[in-house]
Amino acid sequence: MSVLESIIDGVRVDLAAREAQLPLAAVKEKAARAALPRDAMSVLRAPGVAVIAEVKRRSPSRGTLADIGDPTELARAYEAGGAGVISVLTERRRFGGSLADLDAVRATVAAPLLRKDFVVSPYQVYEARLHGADLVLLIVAALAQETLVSLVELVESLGMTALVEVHTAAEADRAVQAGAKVIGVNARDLHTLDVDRGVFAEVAPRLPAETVKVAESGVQTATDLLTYAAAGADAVLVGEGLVTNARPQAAVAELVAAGRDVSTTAAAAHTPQDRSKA
Ligand SMILES: O=C(O)c1ccccc1NCC(=O)[C@H](O)[C@H](O)COP(=O)(O)O
Repeated sequence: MSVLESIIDGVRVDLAAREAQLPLAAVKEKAARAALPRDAMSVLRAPGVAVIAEVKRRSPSRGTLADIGDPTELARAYEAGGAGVISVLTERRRFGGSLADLDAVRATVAAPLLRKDFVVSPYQVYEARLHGADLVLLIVAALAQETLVSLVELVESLGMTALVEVHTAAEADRAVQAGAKVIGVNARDLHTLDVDRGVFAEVAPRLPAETVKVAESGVQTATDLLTYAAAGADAVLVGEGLVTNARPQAAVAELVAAGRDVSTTAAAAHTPQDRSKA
């Protein structure tokens, strides 16, 4: 069994427990009464490379990363540093996250929030909305095509944005066929946990020009961001590099400044690469 499969086994057990406590009909009803979702697309399509900063306590690949007692403190630092989107890992068993983290962060920052989890059921999409998410991660490797298509549609029907994650060319083709408008290319292979930053440059050219392209994992420095930008990234998703930094606000600000410079440099040089993402 791969790491991804074992994570999903645990997710399904926890999901069944939550569903037994609060049935789907009740979650749907509460989600319909939640505050309207924020517009993540305009953030991701703004000139330059946006930074999606992640609240991540631990991970299967690295074990404990950071003792994040209060996720709101970190989220505030991310927002003050200029993060365009804040990602909150809500998976409990392997990442130490929770929907309570999402609630707390939602109550604290104005930036769009990504529910980062292993979504396999519509129930989790309604939950995301109920708990204030504006984007929902959908991992192609975890979903049959029919399920992927229906979850993308559900996320969008609730006014949220689906970030559809891929790691291979075949998965990228599936994401495009599913109608994904935002596709994340994860450098991390979720079956083996190997990280290869070169995957983005291999896979991104297959994606339509109008697709928002997010480079996920392995970003430690502004140089990493610039490498992804040169390969066509519109945004980077950063976890470990920020949660292990003693000065997360400054670390985000450094990445944001590098991402902003990308658009300035491209505009000044009148390069054919249009970073305005109009
Ligand atoms: O991070 C892991 O070890 C991991 C293992 C299995 C499934 C998913 C995993 N991580 C989720 C992510 O994709 C990252 O949290 C995200 O891209 C940020 O990555 P990083 O900046 O390298 O922490």
